[in-house]
Amino acid sequence: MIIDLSCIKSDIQNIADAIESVLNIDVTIVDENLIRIAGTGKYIEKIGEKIYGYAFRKSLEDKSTITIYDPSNSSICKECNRFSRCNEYGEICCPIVCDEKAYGVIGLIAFSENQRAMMEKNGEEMVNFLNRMADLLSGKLKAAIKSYELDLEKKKLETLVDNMDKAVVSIDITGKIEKYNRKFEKMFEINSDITGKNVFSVLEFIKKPEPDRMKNGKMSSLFQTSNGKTVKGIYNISRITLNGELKGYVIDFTDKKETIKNYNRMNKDYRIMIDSIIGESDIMKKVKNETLIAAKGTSTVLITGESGTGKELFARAIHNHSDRVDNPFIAVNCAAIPDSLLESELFGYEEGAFTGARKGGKLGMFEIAHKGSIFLDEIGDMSLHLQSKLLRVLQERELNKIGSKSNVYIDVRVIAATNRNLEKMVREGKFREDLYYRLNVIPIELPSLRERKGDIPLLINHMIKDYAKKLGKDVDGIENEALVILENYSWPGNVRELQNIIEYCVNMAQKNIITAEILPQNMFEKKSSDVSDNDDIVVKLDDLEKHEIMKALKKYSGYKKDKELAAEALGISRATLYRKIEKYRIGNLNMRQ
Ligand SMILES: Nc1ncnc2c1ncn2[C@@H]1O[C@H](COP(=O)(O)OP(=O)(O)OP(=O)(O)O)[C@@H](O)[C@H]1O
Repeated sequence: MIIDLSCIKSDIQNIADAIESVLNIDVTIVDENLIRIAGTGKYIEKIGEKIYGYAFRKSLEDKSTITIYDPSNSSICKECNRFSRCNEYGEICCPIVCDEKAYGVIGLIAFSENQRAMMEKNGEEMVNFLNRMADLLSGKLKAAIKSYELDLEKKKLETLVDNMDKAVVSIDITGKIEKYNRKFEKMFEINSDITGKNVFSVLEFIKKPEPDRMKNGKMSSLFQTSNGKTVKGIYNISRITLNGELKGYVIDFTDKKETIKNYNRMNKDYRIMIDSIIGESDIMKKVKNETLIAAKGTSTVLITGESGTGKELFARAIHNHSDRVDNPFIAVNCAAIPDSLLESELFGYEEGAFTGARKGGKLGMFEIAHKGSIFLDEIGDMSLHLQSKLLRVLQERELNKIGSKSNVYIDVRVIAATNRNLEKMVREGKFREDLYYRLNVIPIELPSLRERKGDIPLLINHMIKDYAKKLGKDVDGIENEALVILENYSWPGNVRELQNIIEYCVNMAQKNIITAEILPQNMFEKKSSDVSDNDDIVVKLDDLEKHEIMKALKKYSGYKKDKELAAEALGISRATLYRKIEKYRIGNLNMRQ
């Protein structure tokens, strides 16, 4: 919208009429384009026409009042190219100026000697009067500009608030609702206008009905059920004060589930699909295929594999390929949280459940993951007490929060993972057998990097590109000699270890290719054939063999395929390993597989 005199059109005509009735001379008012927008007498018919008016133009340009009582001697009239044809006897032009800009001109023209003489006689009073009228119009224009700016500001704020991610409502000091945004309507399923209603009757979870007890910036839990839909999250109250006086409050609300969903959507790493997992070896193709089939079902999945083989990656892929993709994926590392805290992290608690319990209680990960998936990483590290609680949740699909009298229904798909040998732990009484069978409905066993050496060049190429981009380095390949060394390394830390090595090499690279010299020392594993000059202690071969076997068994004792891995590391078959274990009477080893 353009702000000009047309915004105050009726005021302008009223002023023109008032001037004419006081001075008894016809009046013309033009805008900044010299279009007549108001007039009296014979000018009424000419409203809307452009006037020639040289003096009017001059008054606009110079933002000054012009008086002409003797056209034949006026320097302004002499500049006008209609000078010789002009039938005007005299003229007064007064600009309408607002904020340093001329928006138009009020003009009086004398068409007879009488009018001219009257103009000259009362010139000063007339100019004063016209200036006052121009000021009046300028004030009206200023008010119109202000009101337009306020409307624009209001519209901008409304659009901003409506497009916010948070739901907000503003209330007066008694709790009466004044304004709320679209997100608020959506979050609490408001279908009719609730302006003027009391916020405490609309939102029952805001427990304190005395608004003056509301503290600024205080976070509280929200829990509201309306039309069968439950909203959980947090809300925050801010005071509105003007000149130190409390005028009301703004309450903002965050929907926990939606926040997590948005976070998962935004974070690229968390949008893992099966095709973004690198590996073309037969064994990887088989596992990927099993993963896709598992994703389509609802049964519990148990992912096993050594550390760094991609268990979390596969868990995310299962969630992202499932019907639950639009609901939360919650990952919990059972080994990283102390047992005393893990229970409340997983299952939450009610307000007042124990001394030190948070006000408003705490939502557990299972509740947050409702309709989504929960990834219980390192499940083998969970205490027996929590194992039985988890088993109950899996069996009954209900959760009894600490301090709660009733159960909460939950619909969560459990994906568990471990690098420990759960079967062995069951035999040793360290893991509940019934829970093991509940978890192991769909087993997915991830191969170690040693078992899929063919994927190493593929992974390396991908990682080089990734780190070169991240680190801003011009590295785009690996020398064959370095590749052979990496292919022959045993990779106890699997893909994670490979990732670290490539990051190190890209950092260290002096050329645009990774060379063998920059590989870290531990890549060059010590071979038994290397004999140092000062190594002169000779050991019996049998003792040496027994020692190496014990070393290998110890190294892989935590793994599910412990014997297989130990045999592979020693370069013998599993059967030979068993024979040698018997031969050397290596004790404390479970011989059953
Ligand atoms: N096939 C793969 N393709 C690409 N990146 C991979 C692959 N497998 C693992 N990674 C990467 O290796 C790292 C370790 O993966 P992840 O955390 O999923 O392993 P994990 O088996 O869960 O490990 P841990 O048992 O130690 O928790 C991650 O950065 C992951 O992105």
